[in-house]
Amino acid sequence: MAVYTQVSAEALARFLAGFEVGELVSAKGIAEGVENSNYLVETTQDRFILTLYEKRVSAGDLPYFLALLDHLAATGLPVPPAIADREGRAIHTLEGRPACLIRFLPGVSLSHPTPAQALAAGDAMGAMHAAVADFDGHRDNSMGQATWRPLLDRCGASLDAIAPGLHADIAHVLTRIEADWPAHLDRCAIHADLFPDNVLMLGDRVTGLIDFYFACTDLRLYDLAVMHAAWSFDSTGRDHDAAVGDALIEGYSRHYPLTDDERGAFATLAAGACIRFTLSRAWDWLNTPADALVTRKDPLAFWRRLRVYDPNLASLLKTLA
Ligand SMILES: Nc1ncnc2c1ncn2[C@@H]1O[C@H](COP(=O)(O)OP(=O)(O)O)[C@@H](O)[C@H]1O
Ligand SMILES: N[C@@H](CCOP(=O)(O)O)C(=O)O
Repeated sequence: MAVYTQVSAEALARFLAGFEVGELVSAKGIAEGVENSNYLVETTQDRFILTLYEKRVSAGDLPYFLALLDHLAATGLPVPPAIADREGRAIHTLEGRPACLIRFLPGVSLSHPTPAQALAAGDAMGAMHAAVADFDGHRDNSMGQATWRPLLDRCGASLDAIAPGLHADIAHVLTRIEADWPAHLDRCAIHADLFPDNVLMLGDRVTGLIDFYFACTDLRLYDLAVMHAAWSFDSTGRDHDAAVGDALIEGYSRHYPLTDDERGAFATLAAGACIRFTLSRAWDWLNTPADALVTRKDPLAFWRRLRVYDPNLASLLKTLA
């Protein structure tokens, strides 16, 4: 679960008193998510999400994230803006953490998306990229391609405790990705973490795109590659559902049809996404105390996806052969 910071009922009632949102009725910690503490808050007027920012989200980046959410919400996309208090402030401090009260969106996140749902989600990502064409905020990708080698070095030989030979294998794949990385492709504001759990749906309709706390300026197609890697495999990374992956690309292509150059670069971008999530999960795996109240995610689930994106290279690796 992800509630790192406990918020007392008294502190929450005092916090809500600063907003025009009615009085506190109930608050429940939300189990999903790994990065931040989230509460579902019900007031006499409405439901909200209270987020306390932890771990990788730095308070200095919040103005960028909130500006992006406001921009996307203003274009009609189902993105939850932060609520401003009576003095117009959206960023607060609660129990010592940076905190925002966020609009609640309906919908559920899917564990096993169908191709029809993937089509709608790919379309939503395309619409999001089209909507940021006139967004002028900028944020470097704090988990972007240039950060993977330093993160690999920080994880170091401990990676071999996850799987013998993993450090050398990641170094090997990373060398290939660094050489082939298509840095010349289009850039824009991207979500960078649009996993199924960050898309709310009702049936085949997208009702929410959430969790923009890795959003940044980076390669537009890398966003789709992250989504492809996240959506079109089972949770172990062993089974690939090509129909779901194809549907994502088809939905996205309604806004941005892939060029031949982009099609040629896609596997490298997706392999990069595999490295990115293998490394961040491995770091968390190695650095989260076993008794922490959060479920650590399996780093190898993303590593195994390389068998689809680069089968020849994967067959040469000790950890994947
Ligand atoms: N605006 C929202 N509307 C409805 N539910 C939300 C909203 N934001 C977050 N949630 C719920 O909270 C969960 C965790 O949120 P998320 O932002 O993914 O957390 P984390 O940043 O820790 O990964 C989501 O899976 C969803 O169930
Ligand atoms: N999607 C990442 C972890 C980031 O957590 P989120 O709950 O904010 O999406 C992963 O699965 O490794």
